[in-house]
Amino acid sequence: MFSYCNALIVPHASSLTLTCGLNSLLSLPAFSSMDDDEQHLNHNSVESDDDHSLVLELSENDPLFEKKKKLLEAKGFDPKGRAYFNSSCSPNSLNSTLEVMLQRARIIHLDEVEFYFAGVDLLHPEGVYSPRNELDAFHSILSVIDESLSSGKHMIKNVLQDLRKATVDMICEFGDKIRKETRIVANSSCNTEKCLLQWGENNGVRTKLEIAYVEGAGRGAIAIEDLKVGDVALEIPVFVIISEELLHESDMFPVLGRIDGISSETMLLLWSMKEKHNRNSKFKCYFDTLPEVFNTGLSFGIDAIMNLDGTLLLEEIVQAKEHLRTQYDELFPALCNDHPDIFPPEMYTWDQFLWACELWYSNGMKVMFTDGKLKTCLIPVAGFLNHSICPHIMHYGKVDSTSNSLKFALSRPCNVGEQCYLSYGNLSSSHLVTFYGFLPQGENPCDVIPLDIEAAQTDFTEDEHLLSNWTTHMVRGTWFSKNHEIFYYGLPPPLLDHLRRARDPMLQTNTITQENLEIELEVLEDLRSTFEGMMETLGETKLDNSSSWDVKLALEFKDLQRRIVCSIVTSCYAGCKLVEHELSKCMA
Ligand SMILES: C[S@@+](CC[C@H](N)C(=O)[O-])C[C@H]1O[C@@H](n2cnc3c(N)ncnc32)[C@H](O)[C@@H]1O
Repeated sequence: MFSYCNALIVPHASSLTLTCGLNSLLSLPAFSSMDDDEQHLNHNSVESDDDHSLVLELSENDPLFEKKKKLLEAKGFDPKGRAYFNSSCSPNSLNSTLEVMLQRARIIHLDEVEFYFAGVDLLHPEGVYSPRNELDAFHSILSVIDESLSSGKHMIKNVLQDLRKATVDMICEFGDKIRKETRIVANSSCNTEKCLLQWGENNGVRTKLEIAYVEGAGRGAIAIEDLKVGDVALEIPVFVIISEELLHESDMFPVLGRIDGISSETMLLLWSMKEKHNRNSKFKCYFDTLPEVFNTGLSFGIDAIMNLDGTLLLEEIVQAKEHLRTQYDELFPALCNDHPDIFPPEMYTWDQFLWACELWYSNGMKVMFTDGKLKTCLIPVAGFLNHSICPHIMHYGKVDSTSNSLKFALSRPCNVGEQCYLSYGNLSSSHLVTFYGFLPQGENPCDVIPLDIEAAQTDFTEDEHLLSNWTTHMVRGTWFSKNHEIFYYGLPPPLLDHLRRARDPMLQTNTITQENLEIELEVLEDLRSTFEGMMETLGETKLDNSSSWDVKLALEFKDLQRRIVCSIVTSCYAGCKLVEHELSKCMA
Protein backbone atom coordinates (compact mmCIF):
# COMPACT_ATOMS: atom_id res chain seq x y z
CA MET A 1 0.00 0.00 0.00
CA PHE A 2 1.16 3.51 -0.49
CA SER A 3 0.13 7.00 0.32
CA TYR A 4 -1.07 9.60 -2.06
CA CYS A 5 -1.03 13.33 -1.65
CA ASN A 6 -1.90 16.23 -3.82
CA ALA A 7 1.61 17.34 -4.63
CA LEU A 8 2.75 14.03 -6.02
CA ILE A 9 3.90 15.21 -9.35
CA VAL A 10 6.81 17.51 -9.80
CA PRO A 11 8.92 17.95 -12.90
CA HIS A 12 12.22 16.12 -12.77
CA ALA A 13 15.14 18.12 -11.47
CA SER A 14 17.44 17.44 -14.36
CA SER A 15 17.25 15.86 -17.74
CA LEU A 16 18.39 12.30 -18.18
CA THR A 17 20.48 13.04 -21.24
CA LEU A 18 22.40 15.69 -19.41
CA THR A 19 23.26 13.71 -16.33
CA CYS A 20 24.61 10.84 -18.35
CA GLY A 21 26.11 13.04 -21.06
CA LEU A 22 28.37 15.07 -18.86
CA ASN A 23 29.95 12.55 -16.55
CA SER A 24 33.26 13.18 -18.15
CA LEU A 25 34.04 16.02 -20.41
CA LEU A 26 33.70 14.19 -23.64
CA SER A 27 31.48 11.33 -22.79
CA LEU A 28 29.73 13.75 -25.01
CA PRO A 29 26.25 13.55 -26.31
CA ALA A 30 27.99 13.51 -29.69
CA PHE A 31 25.46 12.68 -32.31
CA SER A 32 25.11 9.15 -33.25
CA SER A 33 23.14 6.75 -35.32
CA MET A 34 24.37 4.06 -32.95
CA ASP A 35 21.54 4.67 -30.55
CA ASP A 36 20.19 2.01 -28.25
CA ASP A 37 17.93 0.96 -31.01
CA GLU A 38 20.65 0.08 -33.43
CA GLN A 39 22.94 -1.38 -30.82
CA HIS A 40 20.46 -4.00 -29.86
CA LEU A 41 18.56 -4.29 -33.06
CA ASN A 42 21.38 -4.94 -35.43
CA HIS A 43 21.40 -8.45 -34.01
CA ASN A 44 18.04 -9.07 -35.60
CA SER A 45 18.21 -12.41 -37.13
CA VAL A 46 17.40 -12.50 -40.79
CA GLU A 47 18.24 -16.14 -41.19
CA SER A 48 15.43 -18.32 -42.28
CA ASP A 49 15.80 -21.96 -43.17
CA ASP A 50 12.45 -21.77 -44.85
CA ASP A 51 12.37 -20.65 -48.45
CA HIS A 52 8.96 -19.07 -47.97
CA SER A 53 9.38 -16.90 -44.94
CA LEU A 54 11.31 -13.89 -43.70
CA VAL A 55 12.36 -13.33 -40.12
CA LEU A 56 12.15 -10.02 -38.30
CA GLU A 57 13.20 -11.08 -34.86
CA LEU A 58 13.01 -9.13 -31.63
CA SER A 59 16.44 -9.03 -30.01
CA GLU A 60 16.79 -10.35 -26.47
CA ASN A 61 19.19 -7.45 -25.80
CA ASP A 62 16.35 -4.98 -26.21
CA PRO A 63 15.60 -3.46 -22.77
CA LEU A 64 11.90 -3.65 -23.67
CA PHE A 65 12.20 -7.28 -24.78
CA GLU A 66 9.65 -8.69 -22.32
CA LYS A 67 7.10 -5.95 -22.90
CA LYS A 68 7.44 -6.13 -26.68
CA LYS A 69 7.30 -9.92 -26.69
CA LYS A 70 4.05 -9.85 -24.73
CA LEU A 71 2.66 -7.18 -26.97
CA LEU A 72 3.51 -9.13 -30.13
CA GLU A 73 1.82 -12.18 -28.64
CA ALA A 74 -1.21 -10.11 -27.60
CA LYS A 75 -1.53 -8.96 -31.19
CA GLY A 76 -1.33 -12.52 -32.44
CA PHE A 77 2.16 -12.22 -33.92
CA ASP A 78 4.77 -14.90 -33.62
CA PRO A 79 7.50 -13.22 -31.50
CA LYS A 80 10.05 -15.20 -33.52
CA GLY A 81 8.95 -12.88 -36.28
CA ARG A 82 8.36 -15.17 -39.21
CA ALA A 83 6.30 -13.72 -42.06
CA TYR A 84 5.15 -16.30 -44.58
CA PHE A 85 4.46 -15.88 -48.25
CA ASN A 86 4.10 -18.28 -51.16
CA SER A 87 5.41 -18.58 -54.67
CA SER A 88 2.15 -17.56 -56.26
CA CYS A 89 1.88 -14.42 -54.19
CA SER A 90 -0.80 -12.13 -55.65
CA PRO A 91 -0.37 -8.36 -55.27
CA ASN A 92 -3.02 -8.45 -52.55
CA SER A 93 -1.37 -11.13 -50.47
CA LEU A 94 1.99 -9.43 -51.02
CA ASN A 95 0.58 -6.24 -49.59
CA SER A 96 -0.89 -8.01 -46.61
CA THR A 97 2.44 -9.80 -45.97
CA LEU A 98 4.12 -6.41 -46.05
CA GLU A 99 1.49 -4.84 -43.78
CA VAL A 100 2.01 -7.58 -41.18
CA MET A 101 5.78 -7.18 -41.41
CA LEU A 102 5.43 -3.43 -40.99
CA GLN A 103 3.22 -3.72 -37.92
CA ARG A 104 5.67 -6.12 -36.36
CA ALA A 105 8.70 -4.01 -37.31
CA ARG A 106 7.10 -0.89 -35.82
CA ILE A 107 6.73 -2.62 -32.46
CA ILE A 108 10.24 -4.04 -32.58
CA HIS A 109 11.64 -0.57 -33.24
CA LEU A 110 9.67 1.37 -30.63
CA ASP A 111 11.90 3.16 -28.18
CA GLU A 112 11.01 3.55 -24.52
CA VAL A 113 9.30 6.93 -24.91
CA GLU A 114 7.22 5.75 -27.88
CA PHE A 115 6.22 2.60 -26.03
CA TYR A 116 5.27 4.60 -22.93
CA PHE A 117 3.03 7.03 -24.81
CA ALA A 118 1.53 4.65 -27.33
CA GLY A 119 0.06 2.61 -24.49
CA VAL A 120 -3.21 1.08 -25.45
CA ASP A 121 -2.86 2.23 -29.07
CA LEU A 122 -0.29 -0.51 -29.38
CA LEU A 123 -2.96 -3.16 -29.10
CA HIS A 124 -4.69 -1.94 -32.24
CA PRO A 125 -3.14 -2.08 -35.69
CA GLU A 126 -2.69 1.67 -35.84
CA GLY A 127 -0.39 3.59 -38.21
CA VAL A 128 2.77 5.60 -37.67
CA TYR A 129 4.18 6.07 -34.14
CA SER A 130 6.91 8.52 -35.16
CA PRO A 131 8.82 9.29 -38.39
CA ARG A 132 11.94 7.73 -36.87
CA ASN A 133 10.10 4.57 -35.89
CA GLU A 134 8.48 4.29 -39.31
CA LEU A 135 11.74 4.75 -41.20
CA ASP A 136 13.53 2.28 -38.92
CA ALA A 137 10.75 -0.24 -39.45
CA PHE A 138 11.03 0.10 -43.24
CA HIS A 139 14.81 -0.07 -43.04
CA SER A 140 14.72 -3.36 -41.14
CA ILE A 141 12.26 -4.87 -43.63
CA LEU A 142 14.46 -3.89 -46.57
CA SER A 143 17.55 -5.27 -44.81
CA VAL A 144 15.84 -8.60 -44.25
CA ILE A 145 14.70 -8.82 -47.87
CA ASP A 146 18.13 -7.77 -49.20
CA GLU A 147 19.98 -10.26 -47.03
CA SER A 148 17.63 -12.95 -48.14
CA LEU A 149 18.06 -12.05 -51.79
CA SER A 150 21.84 -11.93 -51.53
CA SER A 151 22.04 -15.23 -49.65
CA GLY A 152 20.57 -16.82 -52.77
CA LYS A 153 18.76 -19.36 -50.57
CA HIS A 154 15.32 -18.30 -51.61
CA MET A 155 13.86 -20.18 -54.54
CA ILE A 156 11.26 -17.52 -55.19
CA LYS A 157 13.41 -14.51 -55.92
CA ASN A 158 10.75 -12.83 -57.98
CA VAL A 159 8.41 -12.69 -54.98
CA LEU A 160 11.14 -11.17 -52.84
CA GLN A 161 11.88 -8.65 -55.55
CA ASP A 162 8.18 -7.71 -55.72
CA LEU A 163 8.13 -7.40 -51.95
CA ARG A 164 11.19 -5.17 -52.10
CA LYS A 165 9.61 -2.95 -54.72
CA ALA A 166 6.39 -2.68 -52.71
CA THR A 167 8.43 -1.69 -49.62
CA VAL A 168 10.38 0.97 -51.52
CA ASP A 169 7.10 2.32 -52.94
CA MET A 170 5.71 2.62 -49.41
CA ILE A 171 8.85 4.43 -48.25
CA CYS A 172 8.56 6.88 -51.16
CA GLU A 173 4.91 7.50 -50.32
CA PHE A 174 5.83 8.13 -46.69
CA GLY A 175 8.76 10.36 -47.77
CA ASP A 176 6.42 12.47 -49.92
CA LYS A 177 4.22 13.10 -46.87
CA ILE A 178 7.08 14.35 -44.68
CA ARG A 179 9.08 16.24 -47.33
CA LYS A 180 10.08 19.78 -46.32
CA GLU A 181 10.78 22.61 -48.70
CA THR A 182 14.47 23.56 -48.95
CA ARG A 183 15.17 27.30 -48.93
CA ILE A 184 18.68 28.17 -50.01
CA VAL A 185 20.04 31.55 -48.99
CA ALA A 186 21.22 33.24 -52.18
CA ASN A 187 24.41 35.31 -52.37
CA SER A 188 26.29 33.32 -49.80
CA SER A 189 29.56 32.10 -51.16
CA CYS A 190 30.80 28.76 -49.98
CA ASN A 191 34.46 29.08 -50.95
CA THR A 192 35.99 27.48 -47.89
CA GLU A 193 33.39 24.70 -48.08
CA LYS A 194 34.26 24.10 -51.75
CA CYS A 195 37.94 23.89 -50.80
CA LEU A 196 37.08 21.28 -48.19
CA LEU A 197 35.05 19.27 -50.70
CA GLN A 198 37.96 19.39 -53.15
CA TRP A 199 40.40 18.33 -50.44
CA GLY A 200 37.99 15.54 -49.51
CA GLU A 201 37.68 14.30 -53.07
CA ASN A 202 41.48 14.31 -53.39
CA ASN A 203 41.52 12.10 -50.33
CA GLY A 204 38.92 9.60 -51.46
CA VAL A 205 35.68 11.21 -50.24
CA ARG A 206 32.77 10.50 -52.59
CA THR A 207 29.71 12.66 -52.45
CA LYS A 208 26.43 13.33 -54.18
CA LEU A 209 25.90 16.44 -52.07
CA GLU A 210 26.93 20.06 -52.39
CA ILE A 211 27.13 22.65 -49.64
CA ALA A 212 24.94 25.75 -49.49
CA TYR A 213 23.58 28.14 -46.89
CA VAL A 214 20.04 27.14 -45.99
CA GLU A 215 17.45 29.23 -44.23
CA GLY A 216 17.73 29.07 -40.45
CA ALA A 217 20.49 26.47 -40.21
CA GLY A 218 23.79 27.84 -41.54
CA ARG A 219 25.31 25.46 -44.04
CA GLY A 220 23.50 22.36 -45.18
CA ALA A 221 24.07 19.51 -47.66
CA ILE A 222 22.00 19.57 -50.84
CA ALA A 223 21.45 16.60 -53.17
CA ILE A 224 23.03 17.19 -56.60
CA GLU A 225 20.98 14.37 -58.15
CA ASP A 226 17.85 12.40 -57.31
CA LEU A 227 18.87 9.96 -54.59
CA LYS A 228 16.98 6.73 -54.04
CA VAL A 229 16.53 4.57 -50.95
CA GLY A 230 19.84 2.81 -50.30
CA ASP A 231 21.95 5.22 -52.40
CA VAL A 232 25.11 6.34 -50.66
CA ALA A 233 24.99 10.14 -50.49
CA LEU A 234 28.40 10.44 -48.89
CA GLU A 235 31.34 8.10 -48.33
CA ILE A 236 34.20 9.09 -46.03
CA PRO A 237 37.38 6.99 -45.90
CA VAL A 238 38.60 6.30 -42.36
CA PHE A 239 41.82 8.12 -43.26
CA VAL A 240 39.88 11.42 -43.39
CA ILE A 241 38.19 11.02 -39.99
CA ILE A 242 39.55 12.97 -37.01
CA SER A 243 39.79 10.40 -34.23
CA GLU A 244 41.96 9.57 -31.25
CA GLU A 245 44.50 7.86 -33.53
CA LEU A 246 45.87 11.32 -34.33
CA LEU A 247 46.68 11.91 -30.68
CA HIS A 248 49.35 9.26 -30.66
CA GLU A 249 51.40 11.20 -33.20
CA SER A 250 51.11 14.42 -31.17
CA ASP A 251 53.64 15.90 -28.72
CA MET A 252 50.77 16.35 -26.25
CA PHE A 253 50.19 12.67 -25.86
CA PRO A 254 53.03 11.83 -23.45
CA VAL A 255 52.06 14.79 -21.21
CA LEU A 256 48.32 14.15 -21.26
CA GLY A 257 48.82 10.42 -20.88
CA ARG A 258 50.28 11.05 -17.41
CA ILE A 259 47.11 12.80 -16.15
CA ASP A 260 45.09 10.46 -13.99
CA GLY A 261 41.67 9.56 -15.37
CA ILE A 262 41.77 11.86 -18.41
CA SER A 263 39.67 10.42 -21.25
CA SER A 264 40.91 10.15 -24.83
CA GLU A 265 37.96 12.35 -25.82
CA THR A 266 39.18 15.14 -23.55
CA MET A 267 42.71 14.72 -24.94
CA LEU A 268 41.35 14.97 -28.47
CA LEU A 269 39.47 18.14 -27.59
CA LEU A 270 42.69 19.70 -26.27
CA TRP A 271 44.50 18.54 -29.41
CA SER A 272 41.88 20.20 -31.66
CA MET A 273 42.27 23.52 -29.79
CA LYS A 274 45.87 23.72 -30.94
CA GLU A 275 45.54 21.98 -34.28
CA LYS A 276 43.10 24.56 -35.58
CA HIS A 277 45.97 27.10 -35.49
CA ASN A 278 48.43 24.79 -37.26
CA ARG A 279 49.00 26.05 -40.79
CA ASN A 280 50.51 22.75 -41.84
CA SER A 281 47.73 20.64 -40.43
CA LYS A 282 46.47 17.85 -42.66
CA PHE A 283 43.02 19.07 -41.62
CA LYS A 284 43.57 22.78 -42.29
CA CYS A 285 40.78 22.88 -44.92
CA TYR A 286 38.42 21.39 -42.34
CA PHE A 287 39.34 23.79 -39.53
CA ASP A 288 38.98 26.70 -41.98
CA THR A 289 35.29 25.87 -42.45
CA LEU A 290 34.47 25.98 -38.74
CA PRO A 291 32.49 28.97 -37.46
CA GLU A 292 34.09 31.47 -35.10
CA VAL A 293 31.19 31.14 -32.71
CA PHE A 294 28.79 28.25 -32.25
CA ASN A 295 25.80 29.84 -30.55
CA THR A 296 24.69 26.83 -28.55
CA GLY A 297 22.96 26.96 -25.17
CA LEU A 298 26.39 26.75 -23.58
CA SER A 299 27.01 30.32 -24.85
CA PHE A 300 23.71 31.72 -23.55
CA GLY A 301 24.13 35.09 -21.84
CA ILE A 302 22.51 35.99 -18.56
CA ASP A 303 19.38 37.50 -20.19
CA ALA A 304 18.65 34.33 -22.13
CA ILE A 305 19.19 32.20 -19.04
CA MET A 306 16.88 34.41 -16.99
CA ASN A 307 14.24 34.02 -19.68
CA LEU A 308 14.34 30.26 -19.17
CA ASP A 309 12.97 30.68 -15.66
CA GLY A 310 10.36 28.03 -14.96
CA THR A 311 11.85 25.52 -17.42
CA LEU A 312 14.17 22.62 -16.72
CA LEU A 313 16.47 23.89 -19.45
CA LEU A 314 17.71 26.66 -17.16
CA GLU A 315 19.14 24.14 -14.74
CA GLU A 316 20.48 21.95 -17.56
CA ILE A 317 22.46 24.78 -19.08
CA VAL A 318 23.73 26.11 -15.76
CA GLN A 319 24.84 22.63 -14.68
CA ALA A 320 26.47 21.92 -18.03
CA LYS A 321 28.44 25.14 -17.95
CA GLU A 322 29.50 24.65 -14.34
CA HIS A 323 30.67 21.17 -15.21
CA LEU A 324 32.78 22.45 -18.10
CA ARG A 325 34.23 25.23 -15.95
CA THR A 326 35.28 22.69 -13.31
CA GLN A 327 36.90 20.54 -15.99
CA TYR A 328 38.74 23.56 -17.36
CA ASP A 329 39.96 24.64 -13.93
CA GLU A 330 41.31 21.16 -13.27
CA LEU A 331 43.52 21.37 -16.35
CA PHE A 332 44.36 25.07 -16.66
CA PRO A 333 46.45 27.08 -16.03
CA ALA A 334 48.47 24.09 -14.72
CA LEU A 335 49.15 22.61 -18.18
CA CYS A 336 50.14 26.00 -19.61
CA ASN A 337 52.41 26.74 -16.65
CA ASP A 338 54.14 23.37 -16.75
CA HIS A 339 54.38 23.01 -20.55
CA PRO A 340 54.01 26.44 -22.18
CA ASP A 341 55.65 25.14 -25.39
CA ILE A 342 53.03 22.41 -25.79
CA PHE A 343 50.06 24.33 -24.35
CA PRO A 344 50.57 28.00 -25.32
CA PRO A 345 48.43 30.02 -22.85
CA GLU A 346 46.86 32.16 -25.61
CA MET A 347 45.39 29.00 -27.23
CA TYR A 348 44.01 27.61 -23.99
CA THR A 349 41.82 30.38 -22.63
CA TRP A 350 38.39 29.61 -21.15
CA ASP A 351 36.69 31.08 -24.24
CA GLN A 352 38.73 28.87 -26.56
CA PHE A 353 37.98 25.88 -24.38
CA LEU A 354 34.24 26.59 -24.50
CA TRP A 355 34.47 26.99 -28.30
CA ALA A 356 36.11 23.56 -28.55
CA CYS A 357 33.47 22.00 -26.29
CA GLU A 358 30.74 23.43 -28.49
CA LEU A 359 32.56 22.14 -31.57
CA TRP A 360 32.72 18.61 -30.20
CA TYR A 361 29.21 18.67 -28.78
CA SER A 362 27.62 19.94 -31.98
CA ASN A 363 29.81 18.23 -34.57
CA GLY A 364 31.22 15.13 -32.87
CA MET A 365 29.87 11.83 -34.14
CA LYS A 366 30.16 8.44 -32.50
CA VAL A 367 31.72 5.96 -34.88
CA MET A 368 32.13 2.22 -34.47
CA PHE A 369 35.46 1.18 -36.04
CA THR A 370 36.25 -2.22 -37.47
CA ASP A 371 38.00 -3.22 -34.21
CA GLY A 372 34.62 -2.81 -32.48
CA LYS A 373 35.66 0.38 -30.64
CA LEU A 374 33.19 3.25 -30.42
CA LYS A 375 34.97 6.61 -30.65
CA THR A 376 33.83 10.23 -30.82
CA CYS A 377 35.13 11.75 -34.05
CA LEU A 378 34.96 14.85 -36.20
CA ILE A 379 34.06 13.98 -39.76
CA PRO A 380 34.93 16.52 -42.44
CA VAL A 381 32.12 17.12 -44.98
CA ALA A 382 29.65 14.97 -43.01
CA GLY A 383 29.74 17.81 -40.47
CA PHE A 384 27.64 19.89 -42.89
CA LEU A 385 24.64 17.61 -42.54
CA ASN A 386 21.86 19.16 -40.48
CA HIS A 387 19.49 17.27 -38.20
CA SER A 388 15.82 16.53 -38.76
CA ILE A 389 13.04 14.68 -36.97
CA CYS A 390 12.27 13.25 -40.43
CA PRO A 391 15.80 12.46 -41.62
CA HIS A 392 16.99 10.95 -44.87
CA ILE A 393 20.03 9.28 -43.33
CA MET A 394 19.66 7.29 -40.12
CA HIS A 395 22.29 4.57 -40.11
CA TYR A 396 25.82 5.80 -40.60
CA GLY A 397 27.82 5.07 -37.50
CA LYS A 398 29.66 1.89 -38.48
CA VAL A 399 32.82 1.70 -40.58
CA ASP A 400 32.29 -0.63 -43.54
CA SER A 401 35.06 -3.20 -43.28
CA THR A 402 35.24 -3.89 -47.02
CA SER A 403 35.80 -0.30 -48.10
CA ASN A 404 37.23 0.91 -44.76
CA SER A 405 34.94 3.89 -45.01
CA LEU A 406 31.86 5.38 -43.42
CA LYS A 407 28.84 5.27 -45.72
CA PHE A 408 25.88 7.61 -45.41
CA ALA A 409 23.09 5.72 -47.15
CA LEU A 410 19.56 6.98 -47.60
CA SER A 411 16.62 5.56 -45.66
CA ARG A 412 14.21 7.60 -47.79
CA PRO A 413 14.60 9.34 -51.15
CA CYS A 414 16.03 12.84 -51.49
CA ASN A 415 15.36 14.76 -54.69
CA VAL A 416 17.89 16.92 -56.49
CA GLY A 417 18.02 20.37 -54.86
CA GLU A 418 16.53 19.10 -51.61
CA GLN A 419 18.42 19.38 -48.32
CA CYS A 420 19.60 15.97 -47.16
CA TYR A 421 19.08 15.56 -43.41
CA LEU A 422 20.75 13.32 -40.90
CA SER A 423 19.36 11.97 -37.64
CA TYR A 424 21.60 13.06 -34.74
CA GLY A 425 19.65 10.62 -32.57
CA ASN A 426 16.37 10.72 -30.65
CA LEU A 427 17.07 14.06 -29.04
CA SER A 428 14.76 16.34 -27.10
CA SER A 429 14.55 20.04 -27.93
CA SER A 430 16.18 20.94 -24.62
CA HIS A 431 19.17 18.78 -25.53
CA LEU A 432 19.28 20.29 -29.03
CA VAL A 433 19.22 23.83 -27.62
CA THR A 434 21.91 23.13 -25.01
CA PHE A 435 24.39 21.30 -27.21
CA TYR A 436 23.48 22.31 -30.78
CA GLY A 437 21.79 25.69 -30.43
CA PHE A 438 18.58 25.15 -32.38
CA LEU A 439 14.99 23.99 -32.15
CA PRO A 440 14.03 21.53 -34.86
CA GLN A 441 11.17 22.18 -37.26
CA GLY A 442 8.01 20.18 -36.67
CA GLU A 443 6.70 18.46 -33.58
CA ASN A 444 9.45 16.61 -31.74
CA PRO A 445 8.14 13.38 -30.18
CA CYS A 446 11.16 13.34 -27.84
CA ASP A 447 9.98 16.51 -26.06
CA VAL A 448 8.87 15.03 -22.78
CA ILE A 449 8.65 16.54 -19.31
CA PRO A 450 9.86 13.88 -16.87
CA LEU A 451 7.92 13.69 -13.61
CA ASP A 452 8.95 12.72 -10.11
CA ILE A 453 6.09 10.80 -8.57
CA GLU A 454 6.40 10.34 -4.87
CA ALA A 455 4.36 7.18 -4.52
CA ALA A 456 5.93 4.04 -3.12
CA GLN A 457 6.58 1.20 -5.55
CA THR A 458 3.50 -0.75 -6.40
CA ASP A 459 3.27 -4.48 -6.05
CA PHE A 460 1.90 -5.00 -9.54
CA THR A 461 3.09 -8.08 -11.29
CA GLU A 462 4.70 -7.77 -14.71
CA ASP A 463 2.13 -10.10 -16.19
CA GLU A 464 -0.91 -8.20 -15.05
CA HIS A 465 0.31 -4.84 -16.14
CA LEU A 466 2.23 -5.31 -19.31
CA LEU A 467 1.53 -1.80 -20.54
CA SER A 468 1.46 0.01 -17.25
CA ASN A 469 4.29 -1.23 -15.08
CA TRP A 470 6.63 1.74 -15.44
CA THR A 471 8.94 3.07 -12.77
CA THR A 472 9.37 6.53 -14.33
CA HIS A 473 6.67 8.80 -15.66
CA MET A 474 6.50 11.71 -18.06
CA VAL A 475 4.17 13.85 -20.15
CA ARG A 476 4.36 15.39 -23.59
CA GLY A 477 2.11 17.46 -25.89
CA THR A 478 -1.25 15.70 -25.96
CA TRP A 479 -1.57 16.52 -29.67
CA PHE A 480 0.62 13.46 -30.31
CA SER A 481 -2.01 11.12 -28.91
CA LYS A 482 -4.60 9.44 -31.12
CA ASN A 483 -6.97 8.69 -28.28
CA HIS A 484 -8.73 11.53 -26.44
CA GLU A 485 -11.72 9.49 -25.35
CA ILE A 486 -12.87 8.79 -21.83
CA PHE A 487 -10.17 7.00 -19.75
CA TYR A 488 -7.48 8.22 -22.20
CA TYR A 489 -7.87 12.00 -22.76
CA GLY A 490 -4.67 12.14 -24.84
CA LEU A 491 -2.67 11.65 -21.61
CA PRO A 492 -0.07 8.90 -21.14
CA PRO A 493 -1.85 5.66 -20.17
CA PRO A 494 0.87 4.50 -17.73
CA LEU A 495 0.69 7.78 -15.81
CA LEU A 496 -3.11 7.64 -15.56
CA ASP A 497 -2.96 4.01 -14.56
CA HIS A 498 -0.41 4.77 -11.85
CA LEU A 499 -2.44 7.65 -10.42
CA ARG A 500 -5.65 5.63 -10.40
CA ARG A 501 -4.05 2.70 -8.64
CA ALA A 502 -2.46 5.02 -6.13
CA ARG A 503 -6.05 5.73 -5.06
CA ASP A 504 -7.43 2.24 -5.40
CA PRO A 505 -4.97 -0.62 -5.99
CA MET A 506 -7.83 -3.04 -6.69
CA LEU A 507 -9.35 -0.82 -9.34
CA GLN A 508 -10.81 -2.48 -12.41
CA THR A 509 -9.84 0.19 -14.90
CA ASN A 510 -11.74 1.49 -17.89
CA THR A 511 -15.19 0.40 -16.86
CA ILE A 512 -17.93 2.93 -16.34
CA THR A 513 -18.93 2.70 -12.70
CA GLN A 514 -19.66 5.57 -10.37
CA GLU A 515 -16.62 4.74 -8.24
CA ASN A 516 -14.30 4.64 -11.26
CA LEU A 517 -15.63 7.88 -12.62
CA GLU A 518 -15.12 9.61 -9.28
CA ILE A 519 -11.52 8.43 -9.25
CA GLU A 520 -11.11 9.65 -12.83
CA LEU A 521 -12.28 13.08 -11.79
CA GLU A 522 -9.86 13.24 -8.86
CA VAL A 523 -6.93 12.15 -11.04
CA LEU A 524 -7.76 14.69 -13.75
CA GLU A 525 -8.28 17.50 -11.24
CA ASP A 526 -4.91 16.78 -9.62
CA LEU A 527 -3.13 16.68 -12.94
CA ARG A 528 -4.83 19.87 -14.04
CA SER A 529 -3.90 21.78 -10.90
CA THR A 530 -0.29 20.57 -11.08
CA PHE A 531 0.09 21.69 -14.68
CA GLU A 532 -1.78 24.93 -14.16
CA GLY A 533 0.79 25.68 -11.46
CA MET A 534 3.53 24.94 -13.97
CA MET A 535 1.88 27.24 -16.47
CA GLU A 536 1.91 30.07 -13.96
CA THR A 537 5.60 29.53 -13.23
CA LEU A 538 6.32 29.71 -16.95
CA GLY A 539 4.63 33.11 -17.24
CA GLU A 540 4.06 34.92 -20.52
CA THR A 541 6.56 34.96 -23.39
CA LYS A 542 6.93 37.94 -25.66
CA LEU A 543 9.07 37.45 -28.75
CA ASP A 544 10.75 40.66 -29.81
CA ASN A 545 12.52 40.95 -33.15
CA SER A 546 15.27 43.09 -31.67
CA SER A 547 16.24 40.43 -29.12
CA SER A 548 19.62 38.75 -29.41
CA TRP A 549 19.91 35.23 -30.86
CA ASP A 550 20.13 33.60 -27.42
CA VAL A 551 17.15 35.44 -25.92
CA LYS A 552 15.08 34.56 -29.02
CA LEU A 553 16.01 30.90 -28.75
CA ALA A 554 15.29 30.86 -25.01
CA LEU A 555 11.87 32.42 -25.59
CA GLU A 556 11.06 30.01 -28.41
CA PHE A 557 11.93 27.15 -26.11
CA LYS A 558 9.77 28.57 -23.35
CA ASP A 559 6.93 28.92 -25.79
CA LEU A 560 7.26 25.26 -26.69
CA GLN A 561 7.11 24.34 -22.98
CA ARG A 562 3.99 26.46 -22.58
CA ARG A 563 2.34 24.71 -25.54
CA ILE A 564 3.06 21.31 -24.00
CA VAL A 565 1.80 22.26 -20.54
CA CYS A 566 -1.21 24.06 -22.01
CA SER A 567 -2.18 20.98 -24.03
CA ILE A 568 -2.16 18.90 -20.85
CA VAL A 569 -4.32 21.39 -18.97
CA THR A 570 -6.75 21.54 -21.92
CA SER A 571 -6.92 17.75 -22.12
CA CYS A 572 -7.63 17.56 -18.38
CA TYR A 573 -10.48 20.05 -18.73
CA ALA A 574 -11.94 18.18 -21.70
CA GLY A 575 -11.51 14.91 -19.81
CA CYS A 576 -13.34 16.25 -16.75
CA LYS A 577 -16.26 17.23 -18.97
CA LEU A 578 -16.44 13.74 -20.47
CA VAL A 579 -16.31 12.13 -17.04
CA GLU A 580 -18.87 14.50 -15.52
CA HIS A 581 -21.22 13.75 -18.38
CA GLU A 582 -20.93 9.98 -17.76
CA LEU A 583 -21.24 10.52 -14.03
CA SER A 584 -24.47 12.47 -14.46
CA LYS A 585 -25.85 9.52 -16.45
CA CYS A 586 -24.84 7.10 -13.65
CA MET A 587 -26.48 9.26 -11.01
CA ALA A 588 -29.67 9.81 -13.00
C1 LIG B 1 26.97 19.25 -37.57
S1 LIG B 1 26.63 20.91 -37.73
C2 LIG B 1 25.73 21.01 -39.21
C3 LIG B 1 26.25 22.08 -40.15
C4 LIG B 1 26.00 23.48 -39.71
N1 LIG B 1 24.69 23.93 -40.19
C5 LIG B 1 27.08 24.43 -40.18
O1 LIG B 1 26.79 25.41 -40.84
O2 LIG B 1 28.24 24.17 -39.86
C6 LIG B 1 25.46 21.09 -36.44
C7 LIG B 1 24.93 22.49 -36.29
O3 LIG B 1 24.09 22.80 -37.39
C8 LIG B 1 22.95 23.54 -36.97
N2 LIG B 1 21.77 22.72 -37.26
C9 LIG B 1 21.72 21.39 -37.47
N3 LIG B 1 20.48 21.00 -37.76
C10 LIG B 1 19.71 22.09 -37.72
C11 LIG B 1 18.32 22.34 -37.93
N4 LIG B 1 17.48 21.36 -38.24
N5 LIG B 1 17.87 23.61 -37.80
C12 LIG B 1 18.70 24.62 -37.47
N6 LIG B 1 20.03 24.45 -37.27
C13 LIG B 1 20.53 23.20 -37.40
C14 LIG B 1 23.15 23.81 -35.49
O4 LIG B 1 23.77 25.03 -35.37
C15 LIG B 1 24.07 22.70 -35.08
O5 LIG B 1 24.86 23.03 -33.95
